Amino acid sequence: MIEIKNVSHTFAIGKKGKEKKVPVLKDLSFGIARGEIVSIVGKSGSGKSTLLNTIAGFMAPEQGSIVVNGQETASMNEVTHAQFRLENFGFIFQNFQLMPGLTALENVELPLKIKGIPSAKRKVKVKELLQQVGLENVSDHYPNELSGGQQQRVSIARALVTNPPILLADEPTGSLDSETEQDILLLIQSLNKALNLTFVIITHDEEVANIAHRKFRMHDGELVKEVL
Ligand SMILES: Nc1ncnc2c1ncn2[C@@H]1O[C@H](COP(=O)(O)OP(=O)(O)OP(=O)(O)O)[C@@H](O)[C@H]1O
Repeated sequence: MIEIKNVSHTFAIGKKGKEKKVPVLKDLSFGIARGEIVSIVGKSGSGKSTLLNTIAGFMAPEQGSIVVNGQETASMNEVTHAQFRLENFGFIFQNFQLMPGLTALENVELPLKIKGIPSAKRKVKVKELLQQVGLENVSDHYPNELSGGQQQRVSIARALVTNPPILLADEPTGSLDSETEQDILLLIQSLNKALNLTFVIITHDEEVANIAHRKFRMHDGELVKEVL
């Protein structure tokens, strides 16, 4: 599903002319299979977000190859990559990133509206997803009328509404209390099983990382597989 080969990236940090070169990804190679949950755990600054950004195509790595769903993406231009991203990835963020002026239902519906899917078809899909994440009773609530866990469920439904095969999650439970965290982790595991979805989760929380089928630890731009 995702093949990463010899990916390296260096940031130039500091004033122009006096920049310091900081290697952030150091010759990373690993693969992620369809239907797998992979977690990448590591301290702040270890390079987790940079790796996720290269997988999603928000930035190109200086060196190396990233093949997603059979297509080389590291060298795609921005427009092609944006289209590819829409079709292949859903995103789950720590802070949910919901539109405050839209209800739960409208937030989930938005990606389909943007894609130009007709209203009747949108309604069927959105209803199905809200049910799947257990939110059918609060679909007319605005984000500020929902708990943190409910907001994350909305954002997960929104990430799934376009049927992407891969979900990229950046600290998906970072804003939640531990009980709600457990609910969201169970939801991720059940969606993974039910829909054969691939999840890449970056986190500094070991409990979150441990729900994965495979766990990698990132340390100063290097990845080491850990026994679970
Ligand atoms: N756009 C950028 N320009 C320069 N340096 C950057 C940039 N983005 C990240 N860095 C540096 O790269 C290193 C890795 O950052 P990254 O955000 O990937 O770490 P992280 O493990 O995701 O951290 P966190 O858990 O705090 O989000 C850090 O030293 C950071 O300062």
